[in-house]
Amino acid sequence: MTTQPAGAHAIRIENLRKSFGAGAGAVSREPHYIIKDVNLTIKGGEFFILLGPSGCGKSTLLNMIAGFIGKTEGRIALGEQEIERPGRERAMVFQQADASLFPWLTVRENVEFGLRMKKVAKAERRAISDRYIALVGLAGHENKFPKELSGGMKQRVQLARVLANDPAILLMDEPFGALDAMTRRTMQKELIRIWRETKKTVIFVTHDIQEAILLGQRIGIMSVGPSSRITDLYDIPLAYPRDLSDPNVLDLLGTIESHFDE
Ligand SMILES: Nc1ncnc2c1ncn2[C@@H]1O[C@H](COP(=O)(O)OP(=O)(O)OP(=O)(O)O)[C@@H](O)[C@H]1O
Repeated sequence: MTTQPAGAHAIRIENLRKSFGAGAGAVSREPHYIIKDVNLTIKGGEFFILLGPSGCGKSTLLNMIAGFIGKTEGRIALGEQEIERPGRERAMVFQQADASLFPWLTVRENVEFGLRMKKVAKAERRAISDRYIALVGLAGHENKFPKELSGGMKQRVQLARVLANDPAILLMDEPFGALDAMTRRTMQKELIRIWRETKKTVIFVTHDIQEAILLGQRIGIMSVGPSSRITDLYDIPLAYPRDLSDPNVLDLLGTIESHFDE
């Protein structure tokens, strides 16, 4: 249960640059920047989408916010605190649930893993895992192993495990990219329901414009790399749940699609 009030966890990104390997920090010539001069503030509790073409640096930016990789120049701060490394208040949900679940543990044991590491007492662990397993719609599947689950169910387990650790910020890197279209749609709806119930900040990476509009309160568009930056921000003031048959959704879809045609 998140104890921080909404707004306590604004993420402020200032003049952020990232280059990998040779050339980083070179004096005589400009380094090869993957990301260059990203400036962005994401409000606490916001559902923010990072949208951009493949290879533009969305995952790189998300990984820097996670603290998994370092920045080359600039600043990323969470509240007043500069992000230098991973922290418990930030959790990543990956595209491949298989890579993050332990195959030898049941659904419940996977969900309770982080709590066990934190030495949370058994009864409390059970109460927390019950809550999040139910929240992601997996009640009744507690004793199954990952290999007995569909791709969508595994992604739900990953989400329940992350939520059980109660991070204020969910970093989601194309979490539904590996799912079939129907499961993906169901998971998108579930995520919106869970976000509204838990009031987390969500930063969600996708290159799917429809997904971006169905989910985001705000969309940041990254330009084609290298030297990618956020070129445009779109507010999506539409109520949830959103539907692709809604003329307002279709309007926005046209606007953002034309942005990429330019
Ligand atoms: N560790 C690394 N070393 C060198 N280059 C890297 C490294 N990680 C990423 N890159 C490069 O940075 C660029 C951006 O990659 P990134 O994975 O962030 O893009 P993306 O927008 O998330 O792409 P996709 O949508 O295809 O997942 C790519 O050119 C990639 O090759």
